[in-house]
Amino acid sequence: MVLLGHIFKIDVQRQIVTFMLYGCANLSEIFSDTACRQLLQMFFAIFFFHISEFVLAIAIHGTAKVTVKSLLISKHYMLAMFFSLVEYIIEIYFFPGLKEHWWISNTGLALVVVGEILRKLAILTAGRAFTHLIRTRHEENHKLVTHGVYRFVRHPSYTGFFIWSVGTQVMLCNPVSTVAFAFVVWGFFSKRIPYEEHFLRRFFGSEYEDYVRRVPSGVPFVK
Ligand SMILES: C[S@@+](CC[C@H](N)C(=O)[O-])C[C@H]1O[C@@H](n2cnc3c(N)ncnc32)[C@H](O)[C@@H]1O
Repeated sequence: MVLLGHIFKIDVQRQIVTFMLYGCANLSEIFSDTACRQLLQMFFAIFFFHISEFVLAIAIHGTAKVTVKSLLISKHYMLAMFFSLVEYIIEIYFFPGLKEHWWISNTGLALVVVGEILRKLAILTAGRAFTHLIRTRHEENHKLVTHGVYRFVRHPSYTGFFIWSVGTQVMLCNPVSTVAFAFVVWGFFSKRIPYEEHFLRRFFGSEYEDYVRRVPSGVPFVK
């Protein structure tokens, strides 16, 4: 019995060592040029997005009114990003060819850039009217913004974020996270927009109703 246990232990140890050696050999897949480029692009996209949100919030509202919440990093967001990295590592390990579709990855990179530009244009256009927390009370200096990018869609910063977030996953050639991000981000905005607009209708009345009639929301299937 003792001998059997000993043999079993040795066998398990051998399997672990084999797995580690095999894994090390395949580390070259994980740290291939493709992975280095795609992961670096991803980290830069995330870093730039959050730092620029924070810096713009300070520039527009002043340090006294801005907290770390303006970095826009929530627990759910971190979980989603972590899941997408896990998907990436699993896929590059088992299906490295999947990550070599450069036209897909570059399309994702283009979406990231377009989404980022649209979001930042929205923030710059709305200026003080743009708050990360939805206003529930009308402030005197809060005017309805309908010019610039707000002429084309009512929620350009949400359109921008939608494009940016799905773009990060297309850039990583992550099929599961691309679909999951699209559903989750869409679900989030499909609830946030009616809530935000409930207050905008209260603040601006018929002026806002008229704006809604003329301009689409900018998020697919959200009126
Ligand atoms: C995070 S910002 C998002 C703005 C807008 N939904 C967008 O996607 O660009 C939320 C704040 O913007 C304000 N807001 C939204 N649309 C606005 C508009 N057209 N004019 C002025 N303020 C607006 C809301 O009152 C809310 O406090």
